[in-house]
Amino acid sequence: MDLQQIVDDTWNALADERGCGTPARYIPALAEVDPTKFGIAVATRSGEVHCAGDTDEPFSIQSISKVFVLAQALEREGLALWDAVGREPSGNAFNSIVQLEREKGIPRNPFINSGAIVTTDRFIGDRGPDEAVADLLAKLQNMGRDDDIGIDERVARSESETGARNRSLAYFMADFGRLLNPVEDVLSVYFRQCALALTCRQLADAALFLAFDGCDPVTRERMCSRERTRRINALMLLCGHYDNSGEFAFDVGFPGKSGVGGGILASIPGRATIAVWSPGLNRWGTSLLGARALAQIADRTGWSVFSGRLDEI
Ligand SMILES: NC(=O)CC[C@H](N)C(=O)O
Repeated sequence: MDLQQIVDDTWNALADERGCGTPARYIPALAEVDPTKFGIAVATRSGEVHCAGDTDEPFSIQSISKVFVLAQALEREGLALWDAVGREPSGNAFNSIVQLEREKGIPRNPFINSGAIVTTDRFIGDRGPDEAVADLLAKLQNMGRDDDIGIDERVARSESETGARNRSLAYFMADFGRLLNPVEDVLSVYFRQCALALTCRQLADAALFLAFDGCDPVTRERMCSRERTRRINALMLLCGHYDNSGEFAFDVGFPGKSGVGGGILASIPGRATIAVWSPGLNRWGTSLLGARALAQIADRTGWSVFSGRLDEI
């Protein structure tokens, strides 16, 4: 299979649709990004990354960071994390508050905002917020084998200044006694993790452990246990796109995580990771062109986790 050809063909087939969808405007700094950006990067076991389009320009990974923070929180807390957050799709928007009251401040899963805020709280543990952020950044730089990975402080500030909804979620959970750290400390880490800026190439590279049983296939360094990695992939498939997760599984069939910066990270266990970026979103906050690109790659490669190829058995 000529992966570079598949990446090029997919980019070319969709290039005329650049700019489709609606970029997130509720975080003012995101509204300034050029909506015609479009990049595809596919990283494989050897560490080779096949790229097309805008794959070397950093963008705000937003909720994709929830995958990395979940992996790190599980490494710190182990199974106890699941007392604080569930593992079921929510069927609601990423920033919804409705289930929280009925379910006594325990969020449905770690990928909706409330669940990510709790996960961030456990990731911080008994450290200060700045130490936790420095640790997360160092882990990502290590996973991506790239010290250039950083945080866009302007985006973090912009999100904090307009973060009334996330503050509501966090204070609501604090009222149920669900957070261990002061609310503003937790939010300061949450806003900075959402503002992590990576290129498609760096993102696909840093996430390779998800597709290879928790190990960086290039250095063989273990990032996450095999069992946890398998379960993170399961959660990505079921909850990675909020109330659009069913549609994404139906059309694409890869565990994936979207972010309102227009990025989508996909993990194809045993094969590759894919990062796509196009800022225009569908109504559920998933990149419109990014999801189309992943659907085409799934078709061209036959890599959907729901496909079985007789000739490979
Ligand atoms: N889906 C997303 O990417 C949402 C993340 C965004 N930072 C928020 O909290 O609203």
